[in-house]
Amino acid sequence: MEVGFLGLGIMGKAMSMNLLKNGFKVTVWNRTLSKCNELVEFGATIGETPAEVVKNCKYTIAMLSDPAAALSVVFDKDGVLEQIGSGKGYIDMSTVDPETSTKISAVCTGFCPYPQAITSKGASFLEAPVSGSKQPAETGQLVILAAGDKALYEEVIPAFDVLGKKSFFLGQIGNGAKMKLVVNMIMGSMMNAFSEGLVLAERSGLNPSNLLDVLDLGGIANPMFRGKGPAMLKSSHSPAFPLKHQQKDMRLALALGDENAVSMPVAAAANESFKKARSMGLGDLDFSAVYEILKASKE
Ligand SMILES: NC(=O)C1=CN([C@@H]2O[C@H](COP(=O)(O)OP(=O)(O)OC[C@H]3O[C@@H](n4cnc5c(N)ncnc54)[C@H](OP(=O)(O)O)[C@@H]3O)[C@@H](O)[C@H]2O)C=CC1
Ligand SMILES: O=CCCC(=O)O
Repeated sequence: MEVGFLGLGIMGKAMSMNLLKNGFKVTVWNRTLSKCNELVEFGATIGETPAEVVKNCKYTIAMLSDPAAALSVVFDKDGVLEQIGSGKGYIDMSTVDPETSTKISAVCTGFCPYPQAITSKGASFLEAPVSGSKQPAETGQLVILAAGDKALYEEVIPAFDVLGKKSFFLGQIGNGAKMKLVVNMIMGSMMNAFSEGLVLAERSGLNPSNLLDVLDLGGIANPMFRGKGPAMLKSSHSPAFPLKHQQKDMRLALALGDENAVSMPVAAAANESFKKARSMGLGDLDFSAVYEILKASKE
């Protein structure tokens, strides 16, 4: 199968590499074009623009930082829209809000802010954000949360089977984004509670390493505490999931809460911590770096 891939950040690079290693022909594009070179060494072809990638490929996947990037790559000059059309499929795996997916798809009732979008040009669209981070992306162990065109979903299952350990089809556009935001809202709140616990253990005279062992044997043991805890205690926050993206996801999840009148005081407090961490220049570190501001603020 031949696929295009737009966005070679932490996730996009790992995912497109995985496709290449599993025999897919991949045409890649990245805003900073030099990042394509490493993929070329593994057999990828470079597209000079998103439009060129779409022109050359039946299916194109995007993995971009946020709603602004996802919209820009589709609607701006040399974007996806210039070459998308009947018989082609576009799959956006970025974490965005349901409104962004809806704009890209052009599924709108009444006034349509983007009347010329993927489906109105005759192409098919899937949103397919993922659960799982850098390592699951490298090893094809992501969890794929797809929604939109069911036929396109079935056509790209061979690619999803390489990228992930499980794919869900969640129905209409927006449901994939919502599921992803709910998951990351919980994850961001957990990271804050975990960080506070580590600080509390240390300040109250406990060995925080012992806390990690105790947590790992109990009912709230989980891969995130187990995987990130030891590095956090060494103040090592090499980015797997950048903090700026976690804060974006908290913001988008809180907006979903606003729309649905769901009170989320825990998530709102966690968002404040992530915002503070960003304002202190920690946005490009792993989201575990929120530990540093919780540690500092309690001194
Ligand atoms: N890292 C993780 O663990 C996970 C991340 N995600 C989600 O996946 C997406 C990508 O994450 P990740 O790979 O970590 O992020 P990175 O920050 O590593 O990469 C972001 C990518 O988006 C591109 N980009 C940013 N702005 C624009 C723009 N205006 N126009 C075109 N391209 C742009 C960047 O290009 P350039 O190289 O030029 O800057 C880069 O390719 C995000 O939505 C994130 O929330 C989902 C699951 C896990
Ligand atoms: O969106 C990022 C998710 C990171 C993870 O699931 O570990």
